[in-house]
Amino acid sequence: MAEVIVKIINKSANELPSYATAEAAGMDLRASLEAAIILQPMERTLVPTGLFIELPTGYEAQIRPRSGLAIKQGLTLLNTPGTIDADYRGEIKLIMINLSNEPQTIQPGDRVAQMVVAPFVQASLQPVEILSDTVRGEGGFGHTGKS
Ligand SMILES: O=c1ccn([C@H]2C[C@H](O)[C@@H](COP(=O)(O)OP(=O)(O)OP(=O)(O)O)O2)c(=O)[nH]1
Ligand SMILES: [Mg+2]
Repeated sequence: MAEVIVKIINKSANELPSYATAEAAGMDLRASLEAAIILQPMERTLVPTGLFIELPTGYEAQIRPRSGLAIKQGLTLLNTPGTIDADYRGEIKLIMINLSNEPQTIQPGDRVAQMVVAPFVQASLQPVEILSDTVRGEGGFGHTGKS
């Protein structure tokens, strides 16, 4: 379990985010709002979460949509998965977009996204002229077919 230091200044719900079930990958994030916001079709907005975190070195946080909101209301994150860098000390904010044909409301304290903490590696790039041969070679974008 990775330990994450957290500061919370949520305008609508001061409880820490938590995992909804024993083995959930993501903890739900709540909208930190003083009043409800209405998103028109195709409108996007930055939703504050009131959360400020300090990740351990070598970890990132991925901000992902919630499937229920996506299927029921067309509400999702424009930049999914959002990346929270380990050295970021600002407030975690959500770039939410309404992809439905109806206006959609986000209430203060609603659980509107989820955060997955994950390890990553930084790459050191080694420039060369020729890459090694493989069976795939340059094939991609569906070249192995569908069935
Ligand atoms: O959904 C998101 C994505 C990013 N961030 C914050 C944390 C992250 O560490 C920082 C930068 O994000 P990113 O690297 O994706 O954005 P950028 O456009 O490359 O900005 P920068 O030049 O600041 O890196 O913004 C959020 O709060 N929410
Ligand atoms: Mg960046």
